[in-house]
Amino acid sequence: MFLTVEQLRKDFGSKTVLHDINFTMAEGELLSILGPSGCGKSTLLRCIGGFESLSNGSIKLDGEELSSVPAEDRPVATVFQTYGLFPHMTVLNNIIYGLKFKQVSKKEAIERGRDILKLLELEGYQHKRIQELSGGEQQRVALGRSLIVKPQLLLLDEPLSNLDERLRVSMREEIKKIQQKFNIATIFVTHDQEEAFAIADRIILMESGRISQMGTAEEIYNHPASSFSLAFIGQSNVLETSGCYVRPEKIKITNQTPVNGSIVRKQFKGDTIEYRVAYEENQFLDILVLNNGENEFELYEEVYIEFEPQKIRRR
Ligand SMILES: Nc1ncnc2c1ncn2[C@@H]1O[C@H](COP(=O)(O)OP(=O)(O)OP(=O)(O)O)[C@@H](O)[C@H]1O
Repeated sequence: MFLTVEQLRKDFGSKTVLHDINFTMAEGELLSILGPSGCGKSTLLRCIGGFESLSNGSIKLDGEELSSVPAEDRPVATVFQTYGLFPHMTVLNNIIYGLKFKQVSKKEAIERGRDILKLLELEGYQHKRIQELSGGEQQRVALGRSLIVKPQLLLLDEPLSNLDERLRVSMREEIKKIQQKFNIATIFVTHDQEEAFAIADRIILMESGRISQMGTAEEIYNHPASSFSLAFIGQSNVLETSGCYVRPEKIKITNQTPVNGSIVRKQFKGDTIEYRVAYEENQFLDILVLNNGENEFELYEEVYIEFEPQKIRRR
């Protein structure tokens, strides 16, 4: 495996914020660390980047133990939320900044900088100052500055959180494209499920300093391994009587008789319609159907619903 993290623990004083973290990663993979605020995502990334020491465990990159290597000597580049660009420097000087410490001649640095600008489709921007760029352009410059030193591993800490919704969507596609172009193993930290689903090959879902579940988006969505996974990923209805669950889009709703429920709320969402159905005693189920003109129901209409309860399969 390209990256192997074993038994990693991180304490701040008497508080353990990462407990027994174990995972591996393949070359060229894009892994997303997903979880709510405070679960330890950034701390884990900072441990891999070398900005925090480990309290226990090991991090191996391509067979080499990294935990005692200082951050600046690790073949790892990190892009932080705030990008950390130098506002008074030009785009090109920002991009080639990291080569100053790598015994690369000025001439070669400029050539490599221009190549990166081309790859990032930022040609023509080289003499601009950072303040003249949009958020998305700054993001690309920050990526370029990290990639120019040819790291083996790229770490991105909530890189899209300062951008507006539309730009977030286009930039995450761009990050994926750049990551594939450079074929670089990348860890992407986010608290946004949709973002992780859109970009990652695999997801590590974290809860309170522990890995709650690891897998592809499909695996985690279709087979949540804990109540936390179920609650954090997507919407679900938990059934009062059995503790089983059913996803809103997996419930079939028709006007077949005999009826077994009635609609108590109808919400138009554009491409879908969400119904809340009173079903059995004390049980309300949210049901999501495509807004395709078929099977549309009215508020208070009596309906027949059908579904297969799913069990949480703990591992
Ligand atoms: N330097 C520090 N000293 C003490 N406690 C810290 C330090 N850094 C982080 N923590 C604590 O570690 C826990 C995990 O924080 P971390 O920033 O890794 O979470 P996160 O999942 O990245 O959250 P967010 O999404 O809000 O950035 C939190 O309880 C935080 O208060």
